[in-house]
Amino acid sequence: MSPPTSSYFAVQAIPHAGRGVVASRRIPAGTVILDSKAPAAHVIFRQYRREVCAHCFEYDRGRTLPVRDSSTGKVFCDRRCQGVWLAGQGELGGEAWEALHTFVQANSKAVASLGSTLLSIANPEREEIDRAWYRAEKQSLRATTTPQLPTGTPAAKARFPSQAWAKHVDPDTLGYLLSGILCAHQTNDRWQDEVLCLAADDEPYKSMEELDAHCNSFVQLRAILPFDLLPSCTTTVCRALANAGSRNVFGIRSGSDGEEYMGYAMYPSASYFNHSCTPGIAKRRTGNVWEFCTVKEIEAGDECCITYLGGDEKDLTVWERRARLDEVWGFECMCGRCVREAESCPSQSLLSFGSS
Ligand SMILES: C[S@@+](CC[C@H](N)C(=O)[O-])C[C@H]1O[C@@H](n2cnc3c(N)ncnc32)[C@H](O)[C@@H]1O
Repeated sequence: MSPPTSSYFAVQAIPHAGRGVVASRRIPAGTVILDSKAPAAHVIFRQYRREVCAHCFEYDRGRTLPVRDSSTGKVFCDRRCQGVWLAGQGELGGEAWEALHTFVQANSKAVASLGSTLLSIANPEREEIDRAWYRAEKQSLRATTTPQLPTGTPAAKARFPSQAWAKHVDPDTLGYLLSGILCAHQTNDRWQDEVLCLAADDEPYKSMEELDAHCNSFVQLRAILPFDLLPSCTTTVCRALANAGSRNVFGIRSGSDGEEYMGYAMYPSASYFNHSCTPGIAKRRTGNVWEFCTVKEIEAGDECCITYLGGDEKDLTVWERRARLDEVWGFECMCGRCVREAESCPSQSLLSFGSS
């Protein structure tokens, strides 16, 4: 299990923040210290499916992109992007996306995204999660052994377990899991190395509905994916995608203003940067890859941090920053600035943090 290595930095233990990226030498401002490579799993939300290039994540102010692959439902800015995407998926990947597209279309009445569902408030706990995945595993065994239905039934329906038929189809969860399953299948040992050693959350689902969507999507994928892909479509892979995803995904946002939240992606090599409210590293997305660049000179031994707050941190108080990071990321910020500012007004911590 290996974090990334570089001549600029090493991944090391950081007090109160797990591991982090520490400069191995002095790094001048303006140096690119990491290029994330393509994501190990990602999803473009269904509502953006005609507007965001499946390869380079290009978004043209909501316009429908010109090249559409009718068998997979993916859109591209041009033929080059389509060609690169198809080559990256390989024959098996192409078949898998086609099966998913057919399945979602054949069951369009059951399509619901978590965003449009009224969610329960409680986060499911570990035992509940284990039980749900155990049930899903059993259900998936029935799904793959269900006899073929008469000719004329769409292939995607034929191997689907009848008792799960009425359940929701969530294209966003299905797409995220399938992209990760394909990456696991294509890179096997490297995927294990990279994804399984990320900081993981044992209780990653924010609601019962989200847990159900993941378990249900797993059963559906087991039922519809090409047979050769099934060894990588396992509860281990799907649970790792949720557990690591909870702490390590980057939002895919529109270019100039960043206002459209179009999906999210997991980049294992870029997942060791901790947050700081005075970050020394800026990140910039070019296509489907992130670059990480120093914004000031960094001394050997200094931690290289990015911001998880997208620039808002400048104008917020320590209590507002901590409340926001806790709400979205589930941790209390222990960066130098927060620790200093919290120490200088400790009584406010109880007042503001408790009431947020
Ligand atoms: C993307 S991971 C960063 C790498 C992680 N520290 C590790 O050990 O793999 C995000 C997690 O790191 C921790 N973290 C990041 N920034 C932090 C900070 N400023 N204070 C405390 N914990 C932080 C939190 O647990 C957060 O969920």
